[in-house]
Amino acid sequence: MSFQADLEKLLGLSSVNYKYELSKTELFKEAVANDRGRVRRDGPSDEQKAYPTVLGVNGPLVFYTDPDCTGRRTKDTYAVKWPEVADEIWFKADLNPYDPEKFAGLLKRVIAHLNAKNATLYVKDVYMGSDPDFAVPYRFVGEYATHAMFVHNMFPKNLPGVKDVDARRWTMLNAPSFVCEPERDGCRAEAAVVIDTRNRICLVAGRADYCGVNKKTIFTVGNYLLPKDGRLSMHCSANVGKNNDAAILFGLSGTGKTTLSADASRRLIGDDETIWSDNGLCNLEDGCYAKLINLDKEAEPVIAQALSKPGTIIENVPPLPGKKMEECHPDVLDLFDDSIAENTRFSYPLEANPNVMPNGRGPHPQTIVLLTADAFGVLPPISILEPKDVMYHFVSGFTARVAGTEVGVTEPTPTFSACFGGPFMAQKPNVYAKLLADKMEHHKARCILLNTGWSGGSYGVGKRMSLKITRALLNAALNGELDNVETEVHPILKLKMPKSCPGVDSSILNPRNTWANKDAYDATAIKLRDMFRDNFEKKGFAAFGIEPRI
Ligand SMILES: Nc1ncnc2c1ncn2[C@@H]1O[C@H](COP(=O)(O)OP(=O)(O)O)[C@@H](O)[C@H]1O
Ligand SMILES: C=C(OP(=O)(O)O)C(=O)O
Ligand SMILES: [Mn+2]
Repeated sequence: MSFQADLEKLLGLSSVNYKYELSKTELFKEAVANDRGRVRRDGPSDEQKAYPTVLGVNGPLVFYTDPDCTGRRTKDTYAVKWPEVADEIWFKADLNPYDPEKFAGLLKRVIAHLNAKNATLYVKDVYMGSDPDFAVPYRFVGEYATHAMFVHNMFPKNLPGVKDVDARRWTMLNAPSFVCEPERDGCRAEAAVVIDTRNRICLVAGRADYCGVNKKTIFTVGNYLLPKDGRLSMHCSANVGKNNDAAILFGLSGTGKTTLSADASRRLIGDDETIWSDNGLCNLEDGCYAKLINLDKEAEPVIAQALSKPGTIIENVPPLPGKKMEECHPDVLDLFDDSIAENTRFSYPLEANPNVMPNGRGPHPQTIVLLTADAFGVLPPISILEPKDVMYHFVSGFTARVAGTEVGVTEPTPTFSACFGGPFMAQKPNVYAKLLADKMEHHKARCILLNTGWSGGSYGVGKRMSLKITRALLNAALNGELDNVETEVHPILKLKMPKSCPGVDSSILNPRNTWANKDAYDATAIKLRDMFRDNFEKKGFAAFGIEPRI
C-alpha cells in the first residue's frame, strides 16, 4: 500500500500535503524556511523572534523549541488504557492512562485540524533498532521539518531483512499547531503525548516540540514490545573496548550515559537505548543526543569534534552576544548560556563519530555500570556490586539532582525511577529486572555503581566529581583493575568501596573522608538510606523477589 493510502486508512488524513523522505539537505532548507513560528498558535514568541531558526550552508540546523517545552512533558505523557493492556502497562505519574473514547475524539480532532489547514506533513520511514530480527518499523509524520531531520539523524534507515514491515509499523503523528482542550479531550494541558498500542500510533498533539519526544516516545513503545520476546530493552548507553569487551551504562537523565560512553579509546554502540538479546547488544538508534550546556571541549573531545560535522541539529543554544545566527557556525553559539534552557541539546548522526561499532551491535557486556549523580554527595564515587545489589539498585533507580538553578537553592532533589528510566518503562519493573537477572547470571558480568555526582559535601558545599576522576574510576573497572582489589563496606549504605584505584587519590574513595563535617556526612547518609528504604517499601519491590540491600 502507498504511504498516502496507508495514512488515509490509519488516520483519515485526506487533504494534507506530504513531503515524503526528503533528503537531509531538503529538510534543512524547509526547516529554515518554515519551522519558525509557522505552525505556532500565536506566532513566534519573543525568544523565537530573537533567535530565528536558521543556519549557514554546512553548519548545524539550530532549532528553538517552544520556550515552555525545552524538555519532555512527563505529566502529559499517556498510554491509551485499552482493556487488553490495562493490567500489563505500568501506568503511573509519568505514563498516565488515557480513556479510549476520549483518545478517539482527540485523534479525530487533530486529523480534522490538519485536514482543514491543508497541513504540510513531513514523512520519514526509519527503524527502531538495527537488528532486522526485531527492528520496529517507525514512520514519523509531522509538521516540523526539523523533527523529520531529527528522526533521520537518530534512527537506522534502509535496513534490509526486516519482515512484515507494513503489519508491524508504528506511526507517530506530531502536530504542534494543534491545541488540546483538556475538558473536551480528557487530558491535563494544551498538549498531550499518547501511545495507542491497539492501533500502533503515537500522537503528539500540541506544543511538545522538544526534539527528544520523537525518540523517547517510540522507545517507550520498544520497552513495551521487546521484552515480550525475551529481549531486554534498557535505558543505557553501551560501548566496546579494544579487547572486544562491551560495557553498558544505565542512568537517568544527566547522570552521564552520553558523556561517558563517548570515549575515544572505546567504540560506541549507542548513547541512550540498548537491547540485550541472545545476539548480544544492539543500539536502537543511529545517532546521539548530547547535552551541550557547559561542554568542556577538552574533557569531551568526541562530542566536541562532532560539533563541526555537517547535518547536525542544535537545540535551544543562544548565539554569543553580538553574533548573528545567519553566520551560523558552532563557534557563534554560546554553549554556556542557559537562558533558554539548562537542557540544551545536540543531535548528530553516528557517522559524525569516527569510532563506532558497525551496525550498532556488540557482544554481551562484561561490565554493567549503574550511574547515579548523587547531589547529596554521600554515595561513594565507585562501589563494587554483587548481583543482588545490582537488582536492588536497578529497581531503585536513584539519582539526586540539584533542585534548580536559582540562587539559594541548596537542597538536592532525590529521584527514584525504576530501571533507571521509569517514564519509558511501559511494562512493570519486574519484567525488566527478571530479564536482567537472567542475563547477568548467564554472562557473569562485573557490576559497579558509579557516582558522577557530588563529593566533599552536598550540592552547594561540595563539588561535582570531575570527569577526569570519573573516567579514571570507570576505566579501572572496565580493565578489571578493581576485580580483586581490597574493599571496605560502607557502614550505613552497605556498599563495597575499593580502598585503592589506579590513577585516583585513594582518600576520596570513602566519601566520608571528603566531608569537613563528619556528623553532617553521617546524618545525610542516614537520610539517604531512609529514602532508599521508603522507596523500596512504597513500591513493593519485595513482592518481585528483590532483596532489600540497604
Ligand atoms: N563526573 C561526571 N561524569 C559525567 N558527567 C559529568 C560529570 N561532571 C559533569 N558532568 C556533566 O553532566 C552531564 C551528564 O549528562 P549526559 O552525559 O548527557 O547524561 P545522560 O546521557 O545520562 O542524560 C554532562 O553535561 C556532563 O558534562
Ligand atoms: C533525551 C533524553 O535522554 P537523556 O537525558 O537520558 O540523554 C531525555 O531524557 O529527554
Ligand atoms: Mn544522553
